[in-house]
Amino acid sequence: MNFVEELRWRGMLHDIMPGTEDILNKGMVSGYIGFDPTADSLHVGSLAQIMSLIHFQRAGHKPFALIGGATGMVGDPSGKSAERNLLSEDTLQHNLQGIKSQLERFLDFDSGANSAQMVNNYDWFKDFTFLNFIRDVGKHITVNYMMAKDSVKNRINGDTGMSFTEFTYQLVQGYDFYYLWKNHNCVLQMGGSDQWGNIVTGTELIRRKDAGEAYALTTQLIKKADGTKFGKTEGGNIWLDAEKTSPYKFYQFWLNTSDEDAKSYIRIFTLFEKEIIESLEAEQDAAPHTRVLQKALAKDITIRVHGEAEYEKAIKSSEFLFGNIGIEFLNELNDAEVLGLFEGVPNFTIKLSDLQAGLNVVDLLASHTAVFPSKGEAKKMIQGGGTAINKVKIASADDSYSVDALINGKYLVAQKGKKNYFLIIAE
Ligand SMILES: N[C@@H](Cc1ccc(O)cc1)C(=O)O
Repeated sequence: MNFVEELRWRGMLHDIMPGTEDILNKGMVSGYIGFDPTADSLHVGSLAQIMSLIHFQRAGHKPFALIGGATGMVGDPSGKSAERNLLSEDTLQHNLQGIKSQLERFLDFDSGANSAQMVNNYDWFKDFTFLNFIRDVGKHITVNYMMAKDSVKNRINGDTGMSFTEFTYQLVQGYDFYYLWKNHNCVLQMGGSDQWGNIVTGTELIRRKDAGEAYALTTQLIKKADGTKFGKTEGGNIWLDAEKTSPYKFYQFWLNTSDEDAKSYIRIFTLFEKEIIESLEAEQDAAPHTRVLQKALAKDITIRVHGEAEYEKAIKSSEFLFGNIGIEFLNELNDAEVLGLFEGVPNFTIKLSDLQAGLNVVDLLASHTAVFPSKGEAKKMIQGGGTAINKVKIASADDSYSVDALINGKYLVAQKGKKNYFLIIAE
């Protein structure tokens, strides 16, 4: 497998420095991608970078995943229109741990010569004094050179300006490349297309300081065909952390991609071979409603990020909501998962004590909660057979429900028709 060819046919390659392919074709190369701990989880936007590292390793090269304990303290101005707030050291520490354990899941750290390696730039920056830094690093790069970068130009021309701190960022990242080149023979840095400037400051530093040769490769920013931002929903970012974005929501995110986006995402976010992808596409084009592409994409990526068991649960969750899985399924979920499943569904809190003696269903649905706007409407629909509690049709408007009906000792699930769900939480 040829790494650059692979990125190319998958539509991932953005820019590549001359000579990069030659060096990669000569044998095993060490290369790296850096991740700053700006949050305690990576989100789907970082997945393209992770996939690059996976391809890199599958092609026989040695991947380094760098976490930016130091750069995270500075803040990368690339692609940012305004100065950001500094993160506190506590937050950084917490974020770092989260990101580290996520990255560990994707690469093979035990594959002999090309085993993946994790590094933290704080390790080489913590004892680097300011004076040493400006003498050993700053002296090699002119301010003119630094100012020509898009990340700097945009801010100088705009009206927000830029602190010396963020201005320095490219030198810090540049020194990382130098350090890894010098100490780990790492000759290639990769990243999203917004990283080109920072990466090239590194190759420049390597050239000026040690007359060394190093290379750069960037990947496409992930776009959506409709022009909106990738990786966001109304509920915010789609995170890799199951606590922040439940595997069910994660799965749904991919399942809901448009046909056009699914064609590009399946190349970027899965390892499926070209033939498999093309046959899935043909299948989809012949019968778009089957959504075979979205399903294959959502399945593969959910398993890669959350594992097989969580994927099965995500499937069962959608069957629970839209198909024929009974209420018992909720017993398999913890509180966070139940709430995740019903996210976006109207929910009501009632007093546990109100259920103690048994509560008439019309009162439950029209006065203790607002599932129905009036008792009359509740009665009418119950009599028409169109309502259910815990997925069982409410037989009569005289029925009542008690604590015994609570799922996990806490929840009642009401349905108006098949698709309108309401979650009732007894506390
Ligand atoms: N600047 C990169 C992260 C990074 C940090 C340090 C590096 O050496 C390399 C990359 C980003 O914001 O995505």
